[in-house]
Amino acid sequence: MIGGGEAALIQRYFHGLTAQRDGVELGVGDDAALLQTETGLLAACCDTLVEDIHFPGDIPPEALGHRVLAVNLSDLAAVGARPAWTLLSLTLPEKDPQWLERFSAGFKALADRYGVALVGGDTTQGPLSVSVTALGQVAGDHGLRRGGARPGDGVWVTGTLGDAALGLELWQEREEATALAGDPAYLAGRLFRPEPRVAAGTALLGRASAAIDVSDGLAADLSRVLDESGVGATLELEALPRSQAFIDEQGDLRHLLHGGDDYELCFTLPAEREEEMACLREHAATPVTRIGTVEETPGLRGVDAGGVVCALEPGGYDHFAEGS
Ligand SMILES: Nc1ncnc2c1ncn2[C@@H]1O[C@H](COP(=O)(O)OP(=O)(O)OP(=O)(O)O)[C@@H](O)[C@H]1O
Ligand SMILES: Cc1ncc(C[n+]2csc(CCOP(=O)(O)O)c2C)c(N)n1
Ligand SMILES: [Mg+2]
Repeated sequence: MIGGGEAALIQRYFHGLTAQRDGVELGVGDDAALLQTETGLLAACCDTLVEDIHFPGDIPPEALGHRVLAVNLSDLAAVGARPAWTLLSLTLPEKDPQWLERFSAGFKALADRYGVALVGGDTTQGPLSVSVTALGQVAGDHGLRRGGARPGDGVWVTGTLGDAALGLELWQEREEATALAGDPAYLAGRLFRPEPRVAAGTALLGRASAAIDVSDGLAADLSRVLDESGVGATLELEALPRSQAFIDEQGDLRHLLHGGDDYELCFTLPAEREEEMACLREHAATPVTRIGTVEETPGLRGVDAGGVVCALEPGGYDHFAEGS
């Protein structure tokens, strides 16, 4: 089972815990819930970042403010929602006005770019942890979801993969308190300041057959789509999109497939819609790459440049994996 620990825990204790209620178009198990309201579909999600688990303690505070909102806007993008409102929950070890000034500036800059209003939250003292609830609106009657991939669809991904995982390694290996420059700075920027794929998410509505945001790693997150859809896929490993900095810093398949923290969208697309991807590239200014094909045979496989096929482990980040 993918993400045996974390996913099994949620399944065992929280999936179906409460009574059913009308109006839940999509509930526990996808990137965001979709709720029917009189004015259309409301998307809701929440994501927490904990010091030393989700970010190193020496992350610049502006970056943390950006990141905690960005990872939530990424979950909204994965269901095709336009972000609208947010609530911010802070657990802080101390009241540090300078830190708060910088954190809130980073949060505001991203919120303002997407017209997101901060409408509430909570503030407590304790070990550093920041949490956002994000709400957005979906145009039309259906959002994107994980469960719709069909054999013959292409597997696609926005942007490039592996940058953030490599960036974290370079950040942690650097001489203490030295600033990074060049490629390592670019890669650390991809970790600290992910750009949520909001325009791509809304553009994929009505086009993609399934979607997810890549937070735990491509192999783990794509496997969730495949399992939910009852299908499998083969990835062309040479086609996985890499940034120049990633190539120059010698990132490898492990970062691309299992690193996580990418916050790109992975989606499946019926073959007849492939030429519509030009609109994402042009109007949503989003690079998109076809990286594989959905197949009937369950499981995830990779094919290398020489045509050799191998099974790929879903393995990605799991908070409660065996041995963790
Ligand atoms: N304690 C909980 N109670 C109810 N539902 C939960 C709980 N924890 C997680 N979920 C739900 O389980 C699903 C998986 O949660 P998870 O946090 O792994 O989200 P994700 O979108 O897969 O990952 P990410 O947040 O990194 O993008 C989501 O639908 C989430 O809303
Ligand atoms: C200090 C530090 N160590 C490790 C990582 C890697 N990491 C942590 S959680 C996660 C998956 C997404 O989290 P979630 O599933 O909770 O949304 C990943 C890839 C990091 N970002 N910072
Ligand atoms: Mg997600």
